[in-house]
Amino acid sequence: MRSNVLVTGGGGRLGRALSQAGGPGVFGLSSRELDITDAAAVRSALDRLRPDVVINAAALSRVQDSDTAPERARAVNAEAPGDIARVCAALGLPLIHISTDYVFGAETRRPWRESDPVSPVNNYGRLKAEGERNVVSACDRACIARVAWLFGDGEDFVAGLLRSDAETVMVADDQVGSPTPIVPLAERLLALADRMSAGESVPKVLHLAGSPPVSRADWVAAAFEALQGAGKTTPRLVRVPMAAFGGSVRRPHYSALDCSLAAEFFGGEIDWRIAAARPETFAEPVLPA
Ligand SMILES: NC(=O)C1=CN([C@@H]2O[C@H](COP(=O)(O)OP(=O)(O)OC[C@H]3O[C@@H](n4cnc5c(N)ncnc54)[C@H](OP(=O)(O)O)[C@@H]3O)[C@@H](O)[C@H]2O)C=CC1
Ligand SMILES: Cc1cn([C@H]2C[C@H](O)[C@@H](COP(=O)(O)OP(=O)(O)O[C@H]3O[C@@H](C)C(=O)[C@@H](O)[C@H]3O)O2)c(=O)[nH]c1=O
Repeated sequence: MRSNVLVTGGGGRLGRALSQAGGPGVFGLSSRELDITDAAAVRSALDRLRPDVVINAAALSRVQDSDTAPERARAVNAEAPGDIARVCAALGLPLIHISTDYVFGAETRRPWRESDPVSPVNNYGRLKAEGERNVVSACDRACIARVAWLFGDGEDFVAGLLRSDAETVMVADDQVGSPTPIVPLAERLLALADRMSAGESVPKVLHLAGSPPVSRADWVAAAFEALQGAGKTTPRLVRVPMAAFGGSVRRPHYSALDCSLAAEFFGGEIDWRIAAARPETFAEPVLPA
């Protein structure tokens, strides 16, 4: 079965990946086509289009925007998800709301489970956590899908390093997380949508990210190694602490997600190493060999 899925934030990275993975059954609405902070517009779009499932992939995703534009960030990342959930509840539609590993940030040495209390260390994480609560309290048929460190669409962190043309790149070795290849993620989100639209009961919160946990520097090193294996020249990687980048936004040192519930649900985990080992995953290895 393939359900009709409406994706808000359809012009974004994940929104586009969902459209590519799902073909004609996925209907993405860009921010210009549907502003999720306009609750009346959300109601009228969902009422008119009557999809089988809604995926909210709209967000102010630049972490620093939650500090520099806090009102806008609150409206998009915290309040609008609650409004979408209320409309979905009223129309009887299942909702998948996309959230983040950055709802966590307390000291830990084991991957975060769905049952762990949130512990954000920056405004982006705090507002995303508020958005999650608003969704859960408004809609019984909602699933919060926490994703992390998306890659494989040419716009990710590694592709950005390669595009910079730098001979040397500095990468944080004291930040551990769950890099997530965007194509298998999109496929799983659509499979989840199908199961929700078929009336299956699903977890309220699902960690849908890559395994195993890895530091940012080791993740980049693995990607560079694959590119070198394919004959590409990659920048020299210098390991530094996160603090080397300065900036006012604090980021978690450890936000890796325990994805065993999703692995059970889907019959296997997403191993980020498989995607990272394919040189074509990082679209632009631009340095000449
Ligand atoms: N990228 C990552 O590594 C991670 C992402 N996430 C989460 O995944 C989700 C998708 O992120 P991603 O695709 O990477 O982010 P993008 O920034 O690429 O996409 C988000 C989209 O939301 C749109 N948007 C912003 N404001 C509104 C609004 N008021 N109404 C409708 N649409 C709006 C943006 O449109 P426009 O550009 O026109 O403003 C943009 O196209 C988000 O919830 C994010 O928090 C979580 C963890 C990691
Ligand atoms: C510029 C730069 C940053 N860094 C480090 C500093 C910091 O820890 C981190 C910032 O990288 P990014 O901007 O890609 O990461 P960030 O904005 O922190 O990315 C986040 O996006 C949002 C949407 C999420 O929800 C998170 O899961 C996460 O993926 O990378 C380097 O290691 N090398 C560099 O050259």
